[in-house]
Amino acid sequence: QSTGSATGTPTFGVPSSTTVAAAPTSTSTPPPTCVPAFDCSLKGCQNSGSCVNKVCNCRPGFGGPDCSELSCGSPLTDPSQRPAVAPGGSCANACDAGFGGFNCNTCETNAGCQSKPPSRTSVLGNEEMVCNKQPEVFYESFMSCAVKAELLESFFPGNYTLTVDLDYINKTVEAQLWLGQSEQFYCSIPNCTVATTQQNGVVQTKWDCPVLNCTCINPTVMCGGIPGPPVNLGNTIDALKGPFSLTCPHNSTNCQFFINDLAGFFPQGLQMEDCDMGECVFPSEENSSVSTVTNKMATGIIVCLAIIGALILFLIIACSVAKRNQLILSRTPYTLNAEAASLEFRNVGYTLNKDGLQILKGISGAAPAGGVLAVMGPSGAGKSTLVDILAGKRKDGKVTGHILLNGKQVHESEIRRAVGFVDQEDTLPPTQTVYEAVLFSAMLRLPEAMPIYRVHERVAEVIEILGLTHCKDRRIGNVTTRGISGGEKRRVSIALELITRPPILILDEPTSGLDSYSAHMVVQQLCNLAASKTTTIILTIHQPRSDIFYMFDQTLVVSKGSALYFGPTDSAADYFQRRGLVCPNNYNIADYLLDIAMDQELVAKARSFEGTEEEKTGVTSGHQTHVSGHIVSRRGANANASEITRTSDDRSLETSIRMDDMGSSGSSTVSLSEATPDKKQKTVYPTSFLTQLHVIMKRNFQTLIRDKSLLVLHLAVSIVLGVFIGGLYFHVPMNLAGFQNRAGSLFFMLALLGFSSISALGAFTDTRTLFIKERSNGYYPPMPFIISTLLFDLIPLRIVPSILMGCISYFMIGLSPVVVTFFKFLLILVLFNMATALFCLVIAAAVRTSGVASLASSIVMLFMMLFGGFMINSGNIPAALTWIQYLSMFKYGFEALAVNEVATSKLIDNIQGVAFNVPGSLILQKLFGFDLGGFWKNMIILIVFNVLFVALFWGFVSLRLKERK
Ligand SMILES: Nc1ncnc2c1ncn2[C@@H]1O[C@H](COP(=O)(O)OP(=O)(O)OP(=O)(O)O)[C@@H](O)[C@H]1O
Repeated sequence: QSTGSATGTPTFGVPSSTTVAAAPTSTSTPPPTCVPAFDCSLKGCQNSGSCVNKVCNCRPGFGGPDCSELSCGSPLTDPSQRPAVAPGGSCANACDAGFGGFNCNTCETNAGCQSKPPSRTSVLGNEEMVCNKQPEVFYESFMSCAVKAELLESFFPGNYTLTVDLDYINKTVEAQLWLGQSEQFYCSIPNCTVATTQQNGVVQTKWDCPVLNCTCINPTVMCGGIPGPPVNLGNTIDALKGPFSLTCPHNSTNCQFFINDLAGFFPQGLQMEDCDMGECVFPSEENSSVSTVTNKMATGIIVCLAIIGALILFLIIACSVAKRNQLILSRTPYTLNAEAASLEFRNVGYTLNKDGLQILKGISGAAPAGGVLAVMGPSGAGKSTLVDILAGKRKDGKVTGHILLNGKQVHESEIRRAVGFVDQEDTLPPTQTVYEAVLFSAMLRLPEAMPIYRVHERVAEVIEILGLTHCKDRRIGNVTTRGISGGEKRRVSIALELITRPPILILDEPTSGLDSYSAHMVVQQLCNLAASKTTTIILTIHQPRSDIFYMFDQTLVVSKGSALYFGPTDSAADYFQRRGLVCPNNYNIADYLLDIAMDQELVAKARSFEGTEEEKTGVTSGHQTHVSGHIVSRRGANANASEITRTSDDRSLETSIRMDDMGSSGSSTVSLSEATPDKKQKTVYPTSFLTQLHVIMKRNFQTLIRDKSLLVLHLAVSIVLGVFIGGLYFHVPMNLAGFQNRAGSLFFMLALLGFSSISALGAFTDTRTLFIKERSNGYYPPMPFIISTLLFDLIPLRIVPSILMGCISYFMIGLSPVVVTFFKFLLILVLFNMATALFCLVIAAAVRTSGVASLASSIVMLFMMLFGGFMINSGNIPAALTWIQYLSMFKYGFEALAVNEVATSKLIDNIQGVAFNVPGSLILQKLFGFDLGGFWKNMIILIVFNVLFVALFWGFVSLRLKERK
């Protein structure tokens, strides 16, 4: 297309093209006769014309035997038909309609481009060419500009014109400098790189060429051919080597060219003004231009910036409010609990919703302030259910009865605040040391205003009380990493609750799994606590040793959901003896009570006791006496007078406990939750949001550093796979195969990141149980946990690995060298990986079973990949399924990556000798059905996915991850 020529068989006396007379006369030169044909194999061709069969093939705009003459008309005209102008002549008035410029090469109107059949066919079919006047070149563009160079003008006065032929296919520049109508020298510049970029809001096209070959035309004014000017630039021009650059901003008629060798004379380069440039192109080719894409992007950028701005504003406001709250809390005076509280329960019943099974049947009892109440019974009797209810835990079924705290009926949340609860199972952070775990609880549950040294003192004190000093710096461990012993874990669990000095401490099986010595030690420490009158202890226990049994003040024996005995521990043997159930000699009384509770015949015997009224009364009143005594407790009886007075003042409790209440058919059916006032009372946390966030983040950081496996694996995988992808697709060319490889490499990266996100499931499942327990025990609300989880999952495991992999593979593959394109590429990888990881976190929070969660994530990920735009063309998806693609994060990530990488590049290849140059945008549209202007749209959608998943994660964590017993 580009090479015009004075082609034909060598002839004598007939010029190879029509010749136009030199301006201003413009009359035709008569054909010379018997002139020997010009043999270019001997003399060469001017202006980079090529010599074929001794005849010069001239570039567009040049003619004559040696290509030294101007050739007018237009590039659409057959080169042999373009009228040539003799040396010194002008093309003025000799251009075809719709064309102009120094040698008629530049199109001026669309009509000009459409006046003759196009020189190539459109990939889209029926398209008419239009005139592109922007500097971005698609095939071959021409320009002619006035050159402003005062230094030159001072030596060689006149008007300078630079004509330029920019060949995008061969990446060459041909330039000629004219003084008036006389060509002074021409340069042939190969191996250029072309980039159209946006800088400071201005789109510009720049040609960078390493080599410059210039030829001074002799005789000319500048090259010393004509006597007159004292300066001869011939040798200088011939010696010019490069590099050379030509920069043209869009929507401007000014350009600038820079020749390194002339930097001494023209440090800023040479200014080109009044540039007239033009190229006939098909609209589909022009649509791939950066300027067009940039316009489409403008809206996207504004929306993206608006979203980011809104998020930043929200963060600033939220941080200021949080800081203010932290300051207020840190100045609020505080008092630590110094007194134990009593807890009474009446007719507590519990029925499962699903099958109406009655688990507890109206149990009554009481724990005096500063006393120890043991709940005993065989496995499945309902001990755990009872203490859960006493501790105010959420239950699935219907709870009935009354619970009185210090003799008053209060809201469940108040009971929860007063009660510390140690669960049957130890849920502890495995990577933390004993001291750190207790400190974590202290930092979150002691008042914000408490000085930090006091917090540490309290931690050390509790560790000392529970005999954990020897192992305070040892990690807790788990099944995979051995840590402290089971007994020590039990005591750590107690320490976590004891740190707040709760008025009541309820423990579910504190001695389970412990040897009898350890069990004795734990119970002894609990009894010591109760004796200090700061904490009332309620515990469940299976089969205590007799010495342990007699350490309890009160015992409640439960059998099949009903109370079999409630009263002073040391009266239990007498009580059953009166009913004919005598504990054999040398038999552990605790074991004997359990034997009775397990044997329904014995239970019936105990219940159907028909002694004399005196005997009954004796027992009952005796028991009542014990119950009343229980208010004071055995320890209380020995305690100082004020303590006794306090507990004795608790009249409602004194009068409440009667054997009548202990029957299996509780008369009260009032729902516990219904009975409590002010249902909507909220949990009040002793620490501020910022403190909670800081403490949780510190623990998450320690976990990340200590349990390095996940972090190291993610980083190693991203490096190895980055190198692997880079090696597999090493330096892909921009041809047909290269295009496929480019798209393949981008999609493969997304697939890797997408599937590696599934690790978020496992990581979250590990912390989920701990969160449920800590939330239930009032450590913190969901929000700081959510923020910390997201930060410690997204930054080290998603953002850093994506950037690592992206940086390594990007340059190895040889993707676009434009800096902005590279950063956009990284941004897409990061946004995509964050979105897929957040999606997995949502699944992990929504689905309780980890197996189901990983299956669901894998299947959804596979479907998203299928509809991601690489495996099936969006236009070919069956109508009923098209909606699926809009849910695919792969589609948006891939489309953004592809548009970013190939939309403004050209695919240049040669199929069976036919060279073609297709804009990447066309391939994206035709092959993948992608929207060229969709980069920012895709970015916005990925951001929306991220925001949506964060909201869903927050919703599921807040609403679903609650303790339910
Ligand atoms: N949500 C529930 N769904 C089904 N059954 C339940 C539920 N809660 C409690 N139960 C049943 O109620 C009975 C009492 O359970 P609970 O855990 O209170 O017994 P326990 O006395 O603490 O036993 P163990 O000493 O073995 O822990 C058991 O048979 C248990 O299976």
